[in-house]
Parts: sequence; C-alpha cells; structure tokens
Amino acid sequence: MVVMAIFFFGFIIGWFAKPTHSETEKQKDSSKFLKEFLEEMKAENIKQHLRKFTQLPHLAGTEQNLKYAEQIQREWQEFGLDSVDLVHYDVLLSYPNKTQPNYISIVDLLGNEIFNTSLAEPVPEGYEDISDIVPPYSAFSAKGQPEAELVYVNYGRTEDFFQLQREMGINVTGKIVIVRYGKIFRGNKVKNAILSGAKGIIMFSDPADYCADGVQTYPKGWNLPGGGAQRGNVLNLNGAGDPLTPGYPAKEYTYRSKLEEGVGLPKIPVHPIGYHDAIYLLKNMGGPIPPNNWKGALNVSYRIGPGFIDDYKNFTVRLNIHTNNQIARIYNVIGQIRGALEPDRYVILGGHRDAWVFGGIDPMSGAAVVHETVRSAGRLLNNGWRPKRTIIFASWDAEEFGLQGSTEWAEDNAKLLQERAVAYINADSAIEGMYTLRVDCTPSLHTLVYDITRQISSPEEGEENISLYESWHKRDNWTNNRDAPRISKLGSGSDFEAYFIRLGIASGRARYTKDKKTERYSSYPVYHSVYETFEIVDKFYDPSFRRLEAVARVRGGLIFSIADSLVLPFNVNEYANSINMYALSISQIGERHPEQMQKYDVSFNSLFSAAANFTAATSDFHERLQSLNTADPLQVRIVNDQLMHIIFAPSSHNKYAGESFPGIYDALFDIENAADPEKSWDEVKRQISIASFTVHAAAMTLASAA
Ligand SMILES: O=C(O)CC[C@H](NC(=O)C(O)(CC(=O)O)CC(=O)O)C(=O)O
Ligand SMILES: [Zn+2]
Ligand SMILES: [Zn+2]
Repeated sequence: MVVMAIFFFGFIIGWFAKPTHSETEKQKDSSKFLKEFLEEMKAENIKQHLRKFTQLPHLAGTEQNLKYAEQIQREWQEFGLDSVDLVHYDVLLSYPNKTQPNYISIVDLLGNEIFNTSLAEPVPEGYEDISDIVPPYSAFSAKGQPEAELVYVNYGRTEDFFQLQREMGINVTGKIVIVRYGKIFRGNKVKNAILSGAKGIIMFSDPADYCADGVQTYPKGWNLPGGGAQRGNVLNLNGAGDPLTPGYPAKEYTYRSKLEEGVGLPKIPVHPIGYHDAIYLLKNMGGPIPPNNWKGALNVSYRIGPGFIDDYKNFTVRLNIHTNNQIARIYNVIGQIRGALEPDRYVILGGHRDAWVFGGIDPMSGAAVVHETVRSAGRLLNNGWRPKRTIIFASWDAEEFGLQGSTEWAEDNAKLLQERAVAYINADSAIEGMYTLRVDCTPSLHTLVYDITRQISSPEEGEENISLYESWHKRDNWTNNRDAPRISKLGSGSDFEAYFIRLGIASGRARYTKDKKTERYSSYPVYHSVYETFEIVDKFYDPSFRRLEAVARVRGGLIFSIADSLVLPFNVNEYANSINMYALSISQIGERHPEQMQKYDVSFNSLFSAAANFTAATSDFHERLQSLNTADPLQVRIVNDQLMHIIFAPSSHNKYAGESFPGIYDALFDIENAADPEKSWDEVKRQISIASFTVHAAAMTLASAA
C-alpha cells in the first residue's frame, strides 16, 4: 500500500511540477496546427464529396437518407473521429399521397376542370431514370378541396395584408389567396392567410424574384425554369421541433399528442406552383390594379380580384390536396473528437443532410464542406494534434420538415448542452450566390470572424494574393456601422435555432452569397426545386469549388479556434456595442409616438441604464482578462464559463429575420392601430422591464466571481 501511495503522490507532484510547456509555445503550436488544418481542406475533395452525396433523392424519413447517414458514419470513422453514432427520433413528417396527386384546378359552374396545374417538374437532363422524386408540395398542408375566388396579396407579408384590408378594403374571408414566394419564410405567409380568414393559399415563384436579369433558365443558366416550383414546410413551430412532442425528445416512450393536435400545423390547404402555371391563374383575374410594387415580371396585370372576369367570370379555383402527415424515423449522425484539456466543453459544427430532392445546394454544398472539415480534422489527429475542448460534428435529419433532427437532439441533451456547449456553428447550404461571403452571428464572434477571414485567401479569380477578408470588405462594407465587412444578426430558419434561441449558445453561420443590394430573403432561383443538382454548382455557382473551399475554411477555422484556444475567443465589448445599438434603435421606434409615451408614462431609461451597466461590466471584465493568470487552470475556467452565456429571437413576421429585443418590438408593432392603446402601451412597459432585467442578468454573469 505504501509503495502505491508514494507512487501515486509522486505521480501527482510530477504532473504539476512538469515544466509547463510555456503558454506562448502552446499558442505557437496551435496556430501552426490551425494553418495545417485550413490548408488540408481542398476544393477538389469538396467537389468529390458533393458529387457523391447528390446522385440520389434523399428526403427525410426515406431509405436513401438512412443509407447516406450510414455512409457518412462509416467515412467519419475512417477519417479518425473518436466516436460516430447514429441517433434516431420518431417525428411527424408529411408526404404527398402517391395515388392521389396534389393539383390546383380552374373549374366552371358545373365543377368541370377547365385547367389543372402540373403534377411534377420536368426532370433535368441526366436524371430521367431516377425514381422517387417527390413532386412539389407544401409539407404539412391540410387536406381538402376548397373552392373559391382568388385574391392576390403580393408576398403575403403582414404589411401586404394590412394594405389589402386597410387601404383597398378587400376582405379575404372564405377566399383562396394567391401570393408570390420571397422576402419572408413561407410559414409566415400561411399564418397571415389563416389569420385573414382565407380557406386556401397558393404560393408561386415569380420571375421577378426567381429569375436574375440576363441569366438563362436551368440547364443553360442558373435561373428557375417555368415548370420549376419551390417545395417547403409551412409550419409555424416557434421552435417546437417535432409537432407531436414539443419540448421533449421524440423517443419511443415519449407521450405524443394526437396527429391533428400537433404544434404549428396549418388548418388550410396550401400548394406551391411555378410561373408557367401561375400565369393561367393570374391572367384572368379582375378587381383593382395593384400598386406598382405588387407587380412581378409576368405578362399579366396582377389584378387583385376577388375572382375572374370576361369569359372566365363564372369560373372559380379549387385546391385538391391529399397530403398525409405521418410519423417516420429520422437519423442524426453525431461524431466526436474528445477534448484533451476540457472534454466537458463542446464546440458543435452542425448541418443537415436531408434534401427535398438531390440537395445540390441545400444542404449538400454544406454537408460536403462538413465532410472535408472532418477529413482534415482526422488528419490532424493522426499528426498528434488534439483540441483542448471537445468538437462535435452533426449531420442533422429532417431540417426541411421544421429543424426536427437538430431540435430533437437539443431537447434530448438540453441539460448537458446548457452547461457544456460553448458555441454552435451552422453548416447548411454553403453557397447561395457567387458574389461574396455572408456571415450572420452573435456579436461576440465578430472579432474572431475577421481574424479567421484574414488568414484565408480570396477564392475569386485574380484575387489570389488578397485575403478573403479584403475581398469581402471591398464587396460588402458595413458602411453605416464601421469600416469592416458587414456581419448580420442571426435569424432562424435553419438548425442553429434550438442552440441559439432556446439554449442561448453563442452561434454563427457563414456561406457564399449574392450581391446584398438585391433582396436577401428570396434565396436563389432554383431553391428547393429538382434543379438543385451537382451540375448547377459545378457549372455555375462554383466551377473551381474555391468558394466552397473558402467557406469550409471559415466554418472550420471558427470551430478550430473556439475548440483550441485557452481563453474563449469571444469579444464581450462587441456585445456591449450591439446591446447599446439595439437599445437605441428600439427606443426610436417607441419615440415615433411621443404623445402616447407621455400619456402612458412609457420610458426606455431602465433599458438604457441596464445597457450602460452591461457596458461597464464588459469593459471591467475585459480589463481583468488582460491580467488573467493563464497558467492557473481554475482562473481560466472561471473566465471561460463567464464568456459562455448570452441573449435574441426570430422575428414574428419573418422566421428568417433576426430581431433584437423581440418582445419590445412585437409590443410596439402596429401600436398606432391598437384596439386598446392603454393595454398595448402597458405591454410595452412590461416588455421593457423584462429586457432590462435580462441585460442586468447578463452583466452580473460577467462581474468578477469573487
Ligand atoms: O422550418 C424551418 O425553420 C426552415 C426550414 C427550411 N430552411 C431552409 O430551406 C434554409 O435553411 C433557409 C435559410 O436559412 O436560408 C435553406 C438554407 O439554409 O440553405 C425552409 O426555409 O423551408
Ligand atoms: Zn437547408
Ligand atoms: Zn432548405
């Protein structure tokens, strides 16, 4: 026993007395390894990964998507990860009825079908013999065959319905509305239609939003062909994940509500069509001529209705929707590299695998980037590197059906993630345009994003000797805020939602994008259509695959830096700047109503003083950071734990957009038309106090621990 004890204590003393490899030495190693990590990622490999995983349709819940999950698991194991597991959940999905296809009809007085919309998109060349291409449909649409007159409501945004009802005096109760895709998440359009009393909604892709000027339609160019249509779910989940098990993981034993009581399911039938079909529905409509900004690029008058005119005046429109909601098994692939120093601190890189059809852009351009990142990390592990913190790689399932795989895993691991996850980087589509980089992230990551992009060379022709940072700065300068490349707020609409909004984990996303001067929420022309193929990336979006290589280096560089840094590379002063900016801008919305604020005694002072308190706390924290004894692991741990936690939410009018102080914003929204002004302004006061407390609480976490 004595020998053992001596040995044991000898070991312990030995361990602490061991000449600590000086911090600067370690730092040098880390940046050497970072360089190796980034350089190991190759455009040619990303091209091969993309080709490999986009040959077959792989919709969530299908056999092929499980096959790809197993293949990714095998290859990540071969790359050298410490562990790779398949984690399954049984969630509510939604598929068209194969024997009763969905379509829309123009019917005459006797119900005869005068015109029917198409049942499928023309298949792109080279894919003629592929079976099981799911036809365009709105996932989770209600079943039904409502028949009514059409009313056109532009993009179906809140402001469009306001304009229709308040300025044009048109009521859509009992009508079928037809809106164009674009600007906002389609689920919000459907919610607005339901709230306005419509009994069906049709969404179409207008060339004004889905065909860039001077570009040909696929396969000659990257524009959406007239027979193409945009698939997509039309849920309003508010973060619930699986509609039947909100807040809890959808395991075999989990209690499920009845199918029809699921969270966020639309109560009316919904269907998407392309512009070749839309012309037939729009060209015979009567009613007022719309304002100019409601007009798309089709050769029709975009009259608002209700109903048709001339020889069509006795005709109506009928939706024929037979889509079934059903429970199906989905599979996440979860890979890990165990941290050498703090294995209980997680950095997550997560992107989905499920696609509407081939997923050439969404999501496989992102999945191919993840694949190359894992391969490069595996190479480094082989060369003796190991990150200080644990890195988790996730291939999510059923993102297209409402962020289900990522949300269920977040619910399943909520306790662990709340305490251990330090950052989440999203890895959905890695490209949506050929212009420059797009980064949306929490303010504390701004500085790190700029540092990383300075170490990556620009992927653009003729820019070989300038950095991605400089190329990005030149093309998208954040003029009104600072002289640096623009970084936007995170919204939602992809798999970071549960991690950022529900668990409050510092999050970010990066991809190559189009020129910001154009609309940012109408995504890219062939989005969610069968034309999202390997070829559209190879021929048009990134022929050299250097853009995807650059995005891989941005996403990989963020993961590496956060996982391998001694002190977490988060800049809390950036956070303070943003909080002050957001407080000012939300107060300016309130100040538009000075007399009401006077009358109901509304003030933003508590929010401003909370923001000032937070600013003091962050600069004080930053001071202490400068004199931190980095050789003392406990001091480092205390500081890192303080850096881990933050506060945001998706806009209530557009899931894709991020809103700062959403509670106050929603309380102030349209307050000039409030039915009960006193009650509405009271809610504004309540929301201001909630926001003020939240900011004070954030300041307290940064106060010195002792
Ligand atoms: O259900 C949701 O919240 C969004 C699911 C699904 N999301 C997407 O298609 C996207 O994430 C939307 C987006 O974030 O741009 C595509 C992408 O990231 O490349 C959708 O919008 O239909
Ligand atoms: Zn996606
Ligand atoms: Zn998508």
